[in-house]
Amino acid sequence: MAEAVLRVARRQLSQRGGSGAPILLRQMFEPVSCTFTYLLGDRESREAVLIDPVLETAPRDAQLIKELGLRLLYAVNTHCHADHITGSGLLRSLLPGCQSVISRLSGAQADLHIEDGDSIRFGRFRLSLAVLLRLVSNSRPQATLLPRPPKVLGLQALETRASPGHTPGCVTFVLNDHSMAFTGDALLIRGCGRTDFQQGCAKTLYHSVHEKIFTLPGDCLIYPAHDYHGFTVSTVEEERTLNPRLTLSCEEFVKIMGNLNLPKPQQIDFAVPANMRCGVQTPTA
Ligand SMILES: N[C@@H](CCC(=O)N[C@@H](CCS)C(=O)NCC(=O)O)C(=O)O
Ligand SMILES: [Fe+2]
Repeated sequence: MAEAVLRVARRQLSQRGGSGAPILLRQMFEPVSCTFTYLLGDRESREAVLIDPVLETAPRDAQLIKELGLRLLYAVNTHCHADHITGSGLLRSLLPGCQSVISRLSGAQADLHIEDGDSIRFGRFRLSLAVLLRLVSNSRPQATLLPRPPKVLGLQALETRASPGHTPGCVTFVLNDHSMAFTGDALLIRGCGRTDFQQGCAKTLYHSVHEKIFTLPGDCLIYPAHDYHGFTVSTVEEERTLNPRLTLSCEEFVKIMGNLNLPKPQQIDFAVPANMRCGVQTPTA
């Protein structure tokens, strides 16, 4: 009980960075691939991070970032997408200073490769991956290299948690106060990413979700990369108790995932090769 009260108090401090200004969060939608793109910003320093931008809506996102007076540091991908071309390459051109980011295990090109345990800092905030946390710069100075996220009151961050299974390089980004998680295609609302291509593995996905996401606080908000049913957000508690696939045993889950019989994504044949090169780098028109 005391621990729960402390956690809430810490989170309130954290979300306000100790100085009164809450984190800025915008959820945008791309209707062809049903992809969500998330903009996270620090209202004081104006530094921002964009998660899972899409090529076609990158100009929209760049415009919003300019209108809000933000400076985009990173265009981050939760994985090498199969259903759309990432906007992270184009955003580097549209917003000079922005660096593209993807996990090293994805095998894809980017300015920065992250691993489980790495943190991405923007303003007073940090994004960390939940499984592989180390920021390694390919081509630029490693100014953003951070040690494992420190437990500091009044600071926010995104942690990187490796959550493989949909693809081997999938990661989940968790705000350092554990109030929100950006799960990519590992965990969808009442669903999960398919495991029948891109070296997917149902057993691996099951363990990723249970060990890296379901261990977060029940009221942690779940923001997925896609939704096909009109939902926008869930919570860890909701998915832990109501997700029709992930409430099953691992054995039952593997069986169901092996029999989804979904048509392949329409853009897969050109999206995957393009995303391995970090998408399209310059405006096409
Ligand atoms: N119809 C869409 C593709 C839909 C799809 O396959 N979505 C993937 C996530 C993107 S790689 C998925 O994992 N779906 C799981 C599910 O249960 O639907 C298109 O043609 O783009
Ligand atoms: Fe995907």
